[in-house]
Amino acid sequence: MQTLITHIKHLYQVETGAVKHTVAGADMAHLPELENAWLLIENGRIHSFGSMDQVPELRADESIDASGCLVLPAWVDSHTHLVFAAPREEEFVDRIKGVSYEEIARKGGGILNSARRLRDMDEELLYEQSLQRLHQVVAQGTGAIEIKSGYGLGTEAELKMLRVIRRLKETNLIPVKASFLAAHAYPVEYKENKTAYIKLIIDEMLPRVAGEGLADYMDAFCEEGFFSVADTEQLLEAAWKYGLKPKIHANQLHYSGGVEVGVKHNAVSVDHLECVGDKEIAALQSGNTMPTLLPAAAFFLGIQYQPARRIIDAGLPVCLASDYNPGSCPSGNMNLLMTIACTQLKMTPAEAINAVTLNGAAALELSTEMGTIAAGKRANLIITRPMNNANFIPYDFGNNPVGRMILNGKLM
Ligand SMILES: N=CN[C@@H](CCC(=O)O)C(=O)O
Ligand SMILES: [Zn+2]
Repeated sequence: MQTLITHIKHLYQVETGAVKHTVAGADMAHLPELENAWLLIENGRIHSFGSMDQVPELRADESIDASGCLVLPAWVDSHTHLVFAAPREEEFVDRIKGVSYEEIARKGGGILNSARRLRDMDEELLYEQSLQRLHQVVAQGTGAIEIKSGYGLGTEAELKMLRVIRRLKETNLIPVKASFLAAHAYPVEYKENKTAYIKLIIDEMLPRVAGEGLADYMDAFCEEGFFSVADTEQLLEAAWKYGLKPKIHANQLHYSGGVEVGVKHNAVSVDHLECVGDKEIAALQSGNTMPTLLPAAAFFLGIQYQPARRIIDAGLPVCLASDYNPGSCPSGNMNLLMTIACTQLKMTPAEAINAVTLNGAAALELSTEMGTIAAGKRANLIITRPMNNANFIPYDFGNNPVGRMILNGKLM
């Protein structure tokens, strides 16, 4: 099956030569492109591309005229909690009235609120609702996604979440990676015996999760009031023994040591990073862990933003992800996320697009598969609505830039 897209106004993120795994520092400001281009898809993969003055003469099974439109690799959202039972709009109102996210959590709301709702929820219904959310974010340009457990906080409920994620994966709509996040909060019944909860995760949950192949990564919320650096180390060491690489929540609310412990344990990414200074930047420079910023959560909670400029100016890569979850970010809209990154973190549109394409792919170990327009990569692409150039995407905030999505080479 061949699909030929012609008359593309700008084809962005084109890559020829050796596969790049990430884009870092000053290079993030550059978005390689071809003007007035064509792209050929064969059997779900990008076959070739070039300028319209050398368009191939062939009778493709399907032809798409993309006059006036841009084509980009689909967004890769490398951090979500898309499987959840119920929204938490009452906490949103409490926060407006001055109660902080941490106070809500201390009083048994927040993650524990979501855990109570999820434990009672029928698995089929949980799947149906989550699938609907997945379709919604795909329509907004997401072409690969990571989804975490972490609202189970007990063996059976964590496994239920991970089974739901596996079913989402099995739809083959887009690539899905799963992270095991039982260390998201201490359940009420373990509040006075935290060691026992860590033991439960390591001795009971991890063997089952790994044994049933339910997760790609191990996550932990390394934060004051949640899981300490020592707790996190213990969990990550155990996870490595089962072949689960770390991807952790770090430095959202405090300079918690999460970045350093993540780098030390070769985490694929450390995510959130509102609290990042010289020490954290030095740690990131010493390893290969991707700094992933979640500014839509900072926006929704009204807390300080991540120092993206400092991180990029230190020569590091930056990845952006949505953090879609019912508490701190009830939106998986990557377009709005890019607007926040541009206006609040002072990232340029090109940097933001690099952060949600190639660096997003790297944060899910999908760089050979997603994130650029390169021969052999999966044809998960965005054909935008008519627009002049990619700067318009974060500029036109609140509107969906997607005209049509192509997934696995098929026009959706
Ligand atoms: N910070 C920890 N976990 C999630 C929020 C979870 C929730 O509030 O339900 C996050 O990444 O923001
Ligand atoms: Zn999160």
